[in-house]
Amino acid sequence: MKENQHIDTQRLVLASQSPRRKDLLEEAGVLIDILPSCADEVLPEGVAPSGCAMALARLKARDVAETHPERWVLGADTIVVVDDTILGKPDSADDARRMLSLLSGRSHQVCTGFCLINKALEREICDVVITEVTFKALSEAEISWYIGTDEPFDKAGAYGIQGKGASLVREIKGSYTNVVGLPVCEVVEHLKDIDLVEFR
Ligand SMILES: Cc1cn([C@H]2C[C@H](O)[C@@H](COP(=O)(O)OP(=O)(O)OP(=O)(O)O)O2)c(=O)[nH]c1=O
Repeated sequence: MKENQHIDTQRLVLASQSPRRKDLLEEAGVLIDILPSCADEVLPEGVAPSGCAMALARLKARDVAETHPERWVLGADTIVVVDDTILGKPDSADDARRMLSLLSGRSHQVCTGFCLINKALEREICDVVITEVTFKALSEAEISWYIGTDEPFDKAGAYGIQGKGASLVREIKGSYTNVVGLPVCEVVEHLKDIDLVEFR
């Protein structure tokens, strides 16, 4: 076997176009190849929000695993949940305003589902991590300012805790990286089990 063939099989395939997930994994020292999924993200009916995040993560990972059956593929999905209502990405400034108004002055849950699949080995490892985030009360002016930053538009719940959105957040309970898009501690634990990262 050639040396680079061996290295190739050890690289994780990240089935995501999210720059946050790429950065989080690379900062944790995980070697990745990026192959975003083209799967239609349709929420399953009659499933609890955390189950939806896991189902969408599985959908993305399975889509890419179809064409890369020998590789370990990671899919993930982040949703914001408030009063059992799921907030995905806003589709307009009005939608972002609606979401930020819903989140103002109270707590919500951020659920990130993730799924590791190796089709050839017939293995699937799926899990979901939940973080509780509390927003300060937001004035109309603060909401308008935040929408003007353009941060809300590619993010679940219309905010990014890692950017200017940090100034909206009073408190978090649980994993910070889970809010940003991937629970690094939990994912790396699984990657150790399947020998994709060295013991550390
Ligand atoms: C709440 C929150 C979400 N997000 C992001 C993480 C995710 O990228 C995004 C939720 O959308 P997702 O559908 O989970 O992911 P994505 O469309 O960005 O990428 P892909 O489906 O290809 O994996 O929201 C933040 O960056 N910061 C935050 O504070």
